[in-house]
Amino acid sequence: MWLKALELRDFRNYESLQLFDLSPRVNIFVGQNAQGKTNVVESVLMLAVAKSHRTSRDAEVIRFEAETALVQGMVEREDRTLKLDLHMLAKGKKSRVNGVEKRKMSDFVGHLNVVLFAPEDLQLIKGGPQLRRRFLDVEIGQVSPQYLYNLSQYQKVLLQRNTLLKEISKKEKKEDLLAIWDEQLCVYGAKVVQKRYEFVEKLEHFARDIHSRISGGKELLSFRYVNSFDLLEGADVTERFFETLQSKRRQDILRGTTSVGPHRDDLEVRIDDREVHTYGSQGQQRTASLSMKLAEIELIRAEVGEYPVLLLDDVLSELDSERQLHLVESMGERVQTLITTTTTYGLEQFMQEQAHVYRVEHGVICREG
Ligand SMILES: Nc1ncnc2c1ncn2[C@@H]1O[C@H](COP(=O)(O)OP(=O)(O)OP(=O)(O)O)[C@@H](O)[C@H]1O
Repeated sequence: MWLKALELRDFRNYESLQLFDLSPRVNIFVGQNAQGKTNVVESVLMLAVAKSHRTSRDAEVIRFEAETALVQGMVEREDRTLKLDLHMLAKGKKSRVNGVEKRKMSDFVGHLNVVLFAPEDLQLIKGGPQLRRRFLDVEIGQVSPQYLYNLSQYQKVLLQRNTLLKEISKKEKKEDLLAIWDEQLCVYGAKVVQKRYEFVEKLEHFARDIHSRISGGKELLSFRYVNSFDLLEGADVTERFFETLQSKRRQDILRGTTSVGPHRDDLEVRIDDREVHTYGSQGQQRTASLSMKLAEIELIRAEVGEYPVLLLDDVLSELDSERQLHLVESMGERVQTLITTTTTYGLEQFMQEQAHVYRVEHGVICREG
């Protein structure tokens, strides 16, 4: 699939932007810092997942002085063309697919699939477990609306349970009221955990190959989903979650928070059976996170039947020029790629022959080649 056209109205520093001639292969957005390159990438990501990667407050993307923001995209898929609209309001947002309003965001997500690799992804391995959980949630959510539904139900129940735990600790409520939340937490939580296990297994399959290629066959990459409620071999996930939750009940009441469940899990990344988070060099951490992202491209293709759009935001400078060219050329053959960069050093010939190049300046974009 590929994004044929993108229109923005009052989105970040764009008052009005119309890009009708995107290439199905490589598109390079060049500009100085703070001109609006990442804003373009962010808008495309929002068309795919209805959320920004930079903020959890949707209203932040509305241009200063404006009241609403609009992102529109024309997506070419193998068998159809889709028009996607996402409208951000001061409170909430609205979405449409081919003019038909989608009341639930989970019905909007997934018409466009993207894989984003941004500077903060270099933290994916180095940073805390919440980054890796978010990675899992965003990526699984793109291909499974059911997962998004289960996850949001889980989060709602978790919030209720935590509120009740605090009230019990202050003796405002009775402990037996927990039973109703515990049961629902385990039902939705088990579904989330099971889907994450499946995803991690498939991700490993693709990422291992990619990483081996990048590292010249020297390193073996592997993943392990780390579950906060010790899942024994062959055990029923819901039951095991429930048992652990009961055993931690005292502690949870004391602390006023739920100590086990998918909101506490992690994804362990290993190279040659050593944890990269603790023992990996910066280069290994960077390569491993790139392998994870590139693996997603293959994974989405396996699930959806088409390649997603690849967004490379300001990450080329992290690679030497040989790797840059290799990455851009190899991806551009199969996958529509949108790249932002401040410098095009090393890519000049490729840009002239094979890419659409756009110059970005103060929220205005002009095609250069
Ligand atoms: N809601 C908003 N309304 C108007 N302008 C905004 C809004 N949010 C951010 N901006 C502006 O957008 C610009 C930053 O754009 P962006 O993050 O896309 O930069 P960039 O070109 O990717 O730069 P860099 O190379 O430094 O990453 C800044 O000038 C900022 O003031």
